This record gives sequence, C-alpha cells and structure tokens, in this order.
Amino acid sequence: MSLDTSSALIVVGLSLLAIGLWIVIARLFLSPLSRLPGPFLAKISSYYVILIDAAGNRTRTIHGLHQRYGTVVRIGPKEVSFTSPSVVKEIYSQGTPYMKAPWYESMSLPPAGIFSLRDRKEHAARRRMLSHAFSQAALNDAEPTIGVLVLKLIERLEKADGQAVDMLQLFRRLSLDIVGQLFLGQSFEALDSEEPPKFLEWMDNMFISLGIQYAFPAVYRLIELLPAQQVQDMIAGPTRIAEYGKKAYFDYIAEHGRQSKRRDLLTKIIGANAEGGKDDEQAVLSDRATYLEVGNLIFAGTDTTSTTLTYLFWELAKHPEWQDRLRKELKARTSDAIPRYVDLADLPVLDAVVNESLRLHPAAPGSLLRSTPAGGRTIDGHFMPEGTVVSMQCYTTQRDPDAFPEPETWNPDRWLGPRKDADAERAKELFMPFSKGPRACLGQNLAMMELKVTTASLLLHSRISVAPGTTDGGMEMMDHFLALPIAACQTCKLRRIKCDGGKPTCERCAKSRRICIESTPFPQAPLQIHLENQYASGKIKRPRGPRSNLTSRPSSDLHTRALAYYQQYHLQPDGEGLPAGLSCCVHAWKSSGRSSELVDLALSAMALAVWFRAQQDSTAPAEACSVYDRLIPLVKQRLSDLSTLQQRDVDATLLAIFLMGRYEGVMHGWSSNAQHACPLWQGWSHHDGVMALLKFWYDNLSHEPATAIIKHTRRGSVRSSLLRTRPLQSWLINGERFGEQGLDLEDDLIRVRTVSLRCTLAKLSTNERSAEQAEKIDLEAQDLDKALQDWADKALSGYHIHSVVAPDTLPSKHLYSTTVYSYDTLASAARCAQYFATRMILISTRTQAREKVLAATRDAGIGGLLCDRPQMENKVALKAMANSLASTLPFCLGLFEAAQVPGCRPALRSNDSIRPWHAGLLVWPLTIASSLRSVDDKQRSWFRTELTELGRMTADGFVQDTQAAQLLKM
Ligand code: HEM
Repeated sequence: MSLDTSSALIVVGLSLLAIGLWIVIARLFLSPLSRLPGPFLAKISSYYVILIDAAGNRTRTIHGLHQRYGTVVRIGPKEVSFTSPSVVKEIYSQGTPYMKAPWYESMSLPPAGIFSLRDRKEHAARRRMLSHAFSQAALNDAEPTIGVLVLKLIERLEKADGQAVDMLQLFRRLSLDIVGQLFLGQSFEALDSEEPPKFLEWMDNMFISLGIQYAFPAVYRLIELLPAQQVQDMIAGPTRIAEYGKKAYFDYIAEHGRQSKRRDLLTKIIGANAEGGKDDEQAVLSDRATYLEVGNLIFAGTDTTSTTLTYLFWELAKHPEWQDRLRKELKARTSDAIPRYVDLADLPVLDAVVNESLRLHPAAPGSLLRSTPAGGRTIDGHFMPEGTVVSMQCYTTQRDPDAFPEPETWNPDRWLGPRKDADAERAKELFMPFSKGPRACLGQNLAMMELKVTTASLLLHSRISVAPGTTDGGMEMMDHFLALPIAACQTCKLRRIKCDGGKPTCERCAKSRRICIESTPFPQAPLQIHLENQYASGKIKRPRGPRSNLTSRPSSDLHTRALAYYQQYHLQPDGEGLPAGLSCCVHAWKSSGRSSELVDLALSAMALAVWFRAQQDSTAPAEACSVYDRLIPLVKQRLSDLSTLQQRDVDATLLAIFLMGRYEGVMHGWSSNAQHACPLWQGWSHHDGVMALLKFWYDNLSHEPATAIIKHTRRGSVRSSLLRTRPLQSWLINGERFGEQGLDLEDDLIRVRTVSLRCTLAKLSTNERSAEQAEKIDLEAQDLDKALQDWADKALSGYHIHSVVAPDTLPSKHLYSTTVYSYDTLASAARCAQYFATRMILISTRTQAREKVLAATRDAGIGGLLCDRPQMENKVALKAMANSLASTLPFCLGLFEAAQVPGCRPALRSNDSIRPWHAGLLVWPLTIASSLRSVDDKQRSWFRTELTELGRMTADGFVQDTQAAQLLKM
C-alpha cells in the first residue's frame, strides 16, 4: 500500500469517526429530545429497540424503563414512549392528526392493507369498506360458526380428560379455524387434524421475515442467499400466506361467483368492493389487494384471540374460586352447551374475567407507533419535532398503580361494583387492549364474541387446573408485536423462534433435526383439563342407542353447523314465557331428556332447510331432502298403527310432524326447482297426522296429564282454525283436557268460542231471517270482546308509549307511525300482540255481522242510514287495535328499548339486530292483521309487507309466498 493510499484511508476513517461522533453528540446534546430521560444506547442508536425487539423483550424492557425514568422515556434517537392518560387522547383519539409510523409499511406485502395503510384518507376509505364484514349482522352470522368450532374443541378435550393439554396450541387452532371459515369460507380444519396446520408455521415466520427485512435489509439480502431449507422456509412465510389466500380466494369465486348471496364475511368484503366502485371516495380493490387483505384479517384474528384465551384460562386455572363464581353465573343464565352470545354479553363476572385478562395479559402489549404531524406537537409538556415516532404501550398503561392498584395481581373484582379505590376515569383512559381511535381494532366485537363464547362453553363443560410442569416463569410473556408465553425449548429460544413445546422433542427441532434441549426452569405451559361431563370422562357409561341430536353432535360439519344455527337463531330461548308453539315443544322435549330418531331426523331436516335459505348453501337442500326422505316412512309407519303408541311416542311423533310442517314452509317456493325437489313431501299432509295423533291421545291417553307438546299442538290448531275460519272438532273444544288452566284456560275459551262464531257467520246468507241471526252474532262478539278485555286486565301488564325519531316518510320498514310501545318483557309484548290480533278478529266479526244486518234491512226496504253509528264505533276500535299492534312490532323485533335518558327521543336500532325467533313471535298476529278485510287498505298493505319480511327472516316460504299471493282473506 502506498503512502498516499494509506493516508487516504486514514482520512476516510477519521472523517467517518468524526461524522459518527458528530451524530452521537447531536443526538445526545443538540436534539430537541436530548433532555428526555432514557438509556444512553437508545439515545444514540435505533438498534437499541431493534435488538430488544428481536429478542422478544421490547415491551417488558420499555416497561422497566418507565418504572425507572417516569412517564416519558426516550427509547430511540427519534423515538419516545409515554404513559400518561392525557397522551392517549392526544395520540389515539378520533380525529387525531398522527399517522401510523413508517414501521407499519414493512409489515405486509404490497399493496398495503388496513393494518399497514398510513395515509389517513386511504385508511378511512378502506376501513369503511371492510366494516361491512364486521357489522352486527355479520357477527350474528358468525356466531354459529364459532359455536360449532368450540364444540369441536370440546370434543378434542373430551379425549384428553384428566391429562395435560397444551391449550395455547388448541386455542391457536380454534381461532385459526374460526377466521378461516369466516373470511375464506373454508376452515383450515386445524382442530380436526393431529398435525398443526402449515399456515400457523407460515404465520410465525412472517413476522420474523418481515422484521429482519425492515431492520436489517443488508443482512436479509445475505440470508436470502443461504440454501438451508429452514432459512428458505422462514423467508417464504409471507409469500406462502399470500399464495394460500390467493388460491382460497379464487376457489371461492369459482364456486360462488362474485355476487353470491352467501352471508360469510368474504362475500361481504367482495360485495363492499363492488359497492366501492359506485362511491368516488372508495377505491375498488384488485383481487390481489383483496386476498392480501383477507390474509391480514386472518393474521390479525388468530394469535390475538388465542393468546388472550390462553392467559385467561391460565389465570382461571390458578384461581378455582373464580371458576366457581363464573360457572355459577353462567348456570343461572343458560342451560345451553354452547351459550348464545346474547345471553353472555352482559354477565358481570364474565365481563370482569375477560377484562382483567385483557388488562394483565394484553395480546398486543407493545408500543403502537405513530408519527408526529407537520410542525411537531407538544406532548405531556415536551416538544416533539415533526416525524418523531411517539407511542404508548398498553402493557404499561394497564399496569398504572393509581388506576389499577396492585397491578401485577389478576383480580377481576376490580371490574365489579363501583370503583372506590382508584381514579375510575384514569383507569378508563388507560385501558386500551384494542387500542383507541381511528386505528382501534376492527375485530374487537368479533374477538369479544369468541372470547366469551369459548370461555363460557369450556367452563360449563370442564374444570381446569394447572399441570404440574407449568410455572409462572414459563408463562412469562415474550412479544414480537403480539404476545406469546415464553415457554420455548432452549434450542428454539436460542433461535428466537416460537416453539410448540412438544416433549421430548418439539416439532421445530424434530423438523430441523436439532437436539431439543428442554427449557428449565421454563417448561411448556400446558393446562390440565378435568371434565365435569361424567359421560365424557368415562365415569358413567353412556346410555345405549342412538344419541339425540339435541345433545350430541353429528359428525358431519354441515349438519352440525345447520343444527347449531337453527337452535341458536330460530328457536326462542327457553324459560322466557313466550307464547310461540314450536320452540316450547322443542324445549319441552329437550328437558324431558328423551331421545327419538324421529325428532332427531326432523330437527336435522328442518335445520338444513333453514340453513339453505339463510346461508344460500347449495349443498344443504339435497342433504335436507335425504334426511326428510328417511323420516317420512318412519312417521307413516307410526301413524299406520297407532294402537301401540305410548305417551312418549305420541310426543315424539307430534313434534316430528310439527317440524315437518315447518320444513315444508321453509322449502316451499324452492320445490319447483327440480334439483331441490323432494317428491315425497309434496303429497304429505301434516295437519291430518297431527289431528290423528291428538285424537288418539284424547281417546286413549288423556287420563294422564297433557304434556307441553300436546298442549302446544292443540293451541296451534285452535289458532289455525281461527285464521282459516274452520270449525273445531268437538273433542278439541275443551282446553282443560289438553292442559289449559287458569287464565290460559279463560283465554282459550274465548278463542274457541270465536272460532265457532266466525264459522256461523260465514254460513249466513243475506235475508230477513239471517238479519236476526247476524244481530245475535254481533251481540255475542261484543260479549266475547268484553270478556277478552277483562281477561287482559288480569293477565297482561301494560305498555309504555313513546314517540320515536322517524325517517322522513312513514310508514316505513318496521315503523308504521312515530308511536311505539315498550313492555317490561318480550313475553308481555308477544302476548299483547296476540291479544290485539284476537280483538281485531272480534271487532271485524262485529263489522261483518253488522254489514249483514244492514244489507238485510236495506233489501227489505227498511234501512237507508247513511252513517251507521255501531259501524263507525267498530271502525274506530279496529283502527285502535291495528295501531296498537303496529306500535308493538318494533319492540317485539328487538328494535327498540325505552330511552335511558329522560326527555331524549329514542331512535330504532338497525335491522341487523333482529333475530328470526323474534320475528316468529309476530307471524300469527300479523297474518290476522293483513288478512282482515275491515282493516284499512293502506295499513293492511303495510302489515302484509311486514309479514312477507317476517317470512323472509324466519325462512318460512309459506308466510312469505302466501301473502304475496294474497291467499288469505278474512
Ligand atoms: C383479543 C383479541 C384482539 C386484540 C387484543 C386485538 C388488538 C388490536 C390492537 C391493539 C390493534 C391496533 C394495532 C395498531 O394500532 O398497530 C388492532 C388492530 C386491528 N385488529 Fe385486532 N385484536 C384482536 C382481535 C382481532 C380480530 C379477531 C380481528 C379480526 C379478524 C382483528 C382485526 C384487526 C384489524 C383489521 C386491525 C387494524 C385496524 C385499523 O388499522 O384500522 N383483531 N387489534
């Protein structure tokens, strides 16, 4: 080397040193952030946080720094972390000018998705588009999917009764299957297979791969050149996820098209995408952007929920007293194996357990990085120049000792009752497991549903305890943006990758043929599961014979899903005192603990038919018909030889026929389609079957008390006779024989007499003699109406009248006028709706009788009254009842609750909150109201439209179609 060259190198070296020194001096002393406390290395180099992040220690290290330095800590040359409540509003509130920091761009493949988009306008448009997939209606549709998969998880646990189970792995599989089913329309079947799905491995690799690419681009380029399979697997993580999403997406489109009427979330995203084209503000997503986005959602929805569930169950396992409290609360609310979310949403102990777990063990515990806007901002008294990366981490804010005394203790009690011990406002501000503001978690409601339904179902089913090998140390958290228990083997820890903790060799080590060095003192963290279900644990032998569909889970996914959906949405919950018939029969059957192949088949057929209509699942009709085909000969055989029937056979057959009648209603309208046609059912008359069975029971078995099924089927036939003006057979008249008593018997008697009165009226011709009879009918109808009002005084509680905010034009959907009624309970509302409808029949009977009187007197040349006073009174009374029924409808549909704030005019909720069984409560009253000719045309047509809508909601083709065809006229 010549002197010149070496001097040049020395000069370059010195210059570099000088530049380096200058940078260090500038960062330490000249930066506007120089006065902020923080570790020396963090002040001079951004590699401080990059390295602790790579080690999975970022969040806990920063937490330690706050404990040491206070509420503001400099964690990088241009990066600051905060913990004060006032900063939450500054950085994360709605309308904040802060954007996500550039780091987010590196966290997905291009084009950026909802999670990584930084531009506020672009992000807002994308969020609007995706929010369709997270609406209340979408969540309602998601619930059965979650229920079915939780059942699968329980089935897996049953096999492992009393053994240590790695709950983290199982919860990961559960949440992956849920989001797969919801977003891609197909499950990953992770809960079905023994091997963990590849997708989970790719997800693990994705964060590592993208993280290295962002922090060490040069190293990443070198790593890319390494031929080792493992390295290539790690690098390929993001691409494999994208490829998987692409295939699933195009498979989905090939099968269902782009304008499918399916109700899963992917359809909603594709639909919203199509809508986007109409709105200038919303860009239409390319196919690639859509499938990458779906991949983002799967990613966002998997480890977040599974980690939360793992920690939640770990805490419950350590605190059996909380298991007992929670189980007690759940048992008081529900007897369902998989409780419905509506029953869980407001349970205080469950809420407290979930919140406390999200507080102490947040799944996204770390800094949510934001950039200060143009011109810089002053935060917590310190000026942050433009582009400074500022953040808070909920791991620290949720451990604030003033807001959450004894912050390291898991204590759900802190969420129960009024807060006396600490500043409640401060706690509210600092609790942010889902973040806050415009970038808060989009899947929060879905996550809450998953967390609560899973926790409740498992707790009702099992006892949980900590397996001997599980230690607090092993459950310590490490995080790479998302948290995970640290429990890895030494080898994986050294490699800084997630470990499945398999013994004696973990899966990662087995695959890479490494020696798996067990991590002591941090063994894997299995939780031990003890089942409460004694059949499942083998302590009691299962009864012989086929298991009932009501208690067992058929192996076929479609059947299980359909049944779960049907039970959850179409059958009203037990114990609500509601008057509808079929649900009461099913609940009565369920609580009798009996089983019958007939009922199982009928329920399956019905559930599949409803599933087909509700989910537009083209595979369901063929299944439904095949189940129905198996059912028909069995029912026919029962009916052909009644003499041998016992009470329980009568109940089972009645219930099966009841369901078959509904099944026909659901399939009606689809039968013309040859592919779905089910030839056998078309000739089948369920009504005759019901009558034959009731008669048999009456003649042979009525010395025993009538069962709920007997009572409800007879009630159904009285209602149907009233509607169709068909006489009741004499043996059906005495309700007492069929189990009616007290006020119900009084009500029944009025209806039975009304049926007979209407039949007499229908037979009357118009002549002088019939005028006399018509007058008698009018008087009797008046007496019955009076008796009905007296009955209502004793049996029904009143309603409260409200005036709601209405759309510009009335009547509108579900709202006839601005007046709506609220009731103390849904049961009173439903009973009042029936009462209004029955009174309408009686008043209408009086109107028709009076018409006959007037016509006869006119024919005899006596009359000539222009305005008949009794008719005027009838008209006014009928209008009042019709208005009352219309005003009851929003409450019955669950669209309205009395306003909590006095003086505030309430508005109706969105249609999304209507459940099919709510709609079912109104079918009979609305059928009456839309069939009575005396109801004024405009109002009748509104009732008719509502009824068609109820038919659609309840998937009842008869209700939907017969109204359109205007077959009923009363
Ligand atoms: C317990 C479970 C969950 C927790 C604790 C959680 C937490 C969070 C947090 C803290 C953020 C903000 C991230 C940031 O600002 O960088 C976020 C964003 C997000 N989460 Fe969740 N999440 C959970 C479940 C879910 C689920 C089930 C989904 C749905 C698939 C989901 C979808 C999203 C999406 C799309 C975003 C980005 C929102 C946006 O930027 O507009 N999350 N989540």
